[in-house]
Amino acid sequence: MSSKIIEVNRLSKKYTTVSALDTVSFSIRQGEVVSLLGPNGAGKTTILSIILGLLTPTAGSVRLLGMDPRNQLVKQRIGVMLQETGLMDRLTVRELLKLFRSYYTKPLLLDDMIRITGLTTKELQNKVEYLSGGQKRRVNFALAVAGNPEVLILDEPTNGLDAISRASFWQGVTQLANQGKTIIFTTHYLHEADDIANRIILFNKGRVIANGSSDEIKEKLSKQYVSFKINNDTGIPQLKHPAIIGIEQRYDRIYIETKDTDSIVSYITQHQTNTYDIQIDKGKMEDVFHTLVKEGSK
Ligand SMILES: Nc1ncnc2c1ncn2[C@@H]1O[C@H](COP(=O)(O)OP(=O)(O)OP(=O)(O)O)[C@@H](O)[C@H]1O
Repeated sequence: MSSKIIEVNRLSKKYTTVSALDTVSFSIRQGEVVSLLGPNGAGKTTILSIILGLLTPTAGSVRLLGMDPRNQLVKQRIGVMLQETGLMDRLTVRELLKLFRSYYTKPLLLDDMIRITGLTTKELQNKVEYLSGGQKRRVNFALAVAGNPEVLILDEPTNGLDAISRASFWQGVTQLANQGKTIIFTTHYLHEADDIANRIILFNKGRVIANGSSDEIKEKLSKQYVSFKINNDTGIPQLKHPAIIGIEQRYDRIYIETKDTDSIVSYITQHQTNTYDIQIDKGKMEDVFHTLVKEGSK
């Protein structure tokens, strides 16, 4: 069994009047790619800050690589991308990358930093102060990997990136994941968590409300439907099958809610011959997110 890289044990954080985290526990193993999801104010940045030793918890404990996160030995082995970071404006990107490499005893090759983050020759020659917001995010990513870290912690890394830059960013992250690095990231783009993470930890109001693979979470918590249209629109048909949870009509389409889409498709094709355009909807991360957040806020 691979070793625990992060252990969060009954962690709470109170700011003066706000309870930002309430007895949160989870652990992350070596090689996992984990996304922390949750609405604004759920506590994601607070937990990342505590994991990084930047913030002291009110109660509970955190181990990062088996050590106190404030231990200097930890810093050599992790890479971090935070939401707001100042860069040294007067340097060129290449100079900045070289500077950051010099902070580490076993840095990544400069060429690898450039390859993974997709920085172009022109961008490398540019002074940091002239970079666009999106280019600065890519430079931040390059700096995060400078020490060839075992663990990467990324707080909303794709915020402000266009679709092409986002795709290229995740390509870089996937390369690192394939090398066995442990990666923890937050995002507001749910499909990024769905596509990239092996595990999702869902937060709301400072609590963990779900923890599992994207498929596990969707299977357990989202609604699945078989939908179809009917020739001569005869309204909702009389259907009887033990796997039917509910039937409703939305515009010209009939939706059957079920946990067993295969059986329902086979039942419909045999018993309701005037149907066409049958579709299966296995549930979306968005639905899970909305349902859980609604339940969590009751
Ligand atoms: N320094 C602070 N002082 C007081 N309250 C704070 C402070 N930092 C965060 N909070 C509060 O703690 C809660 C959790 O904030 P946090 O930034 O961790 O959420 P988040 O999930 O990262 O949100 P977002 O998705 O908007 O970045 C919020 O209610 C926030 O207002």
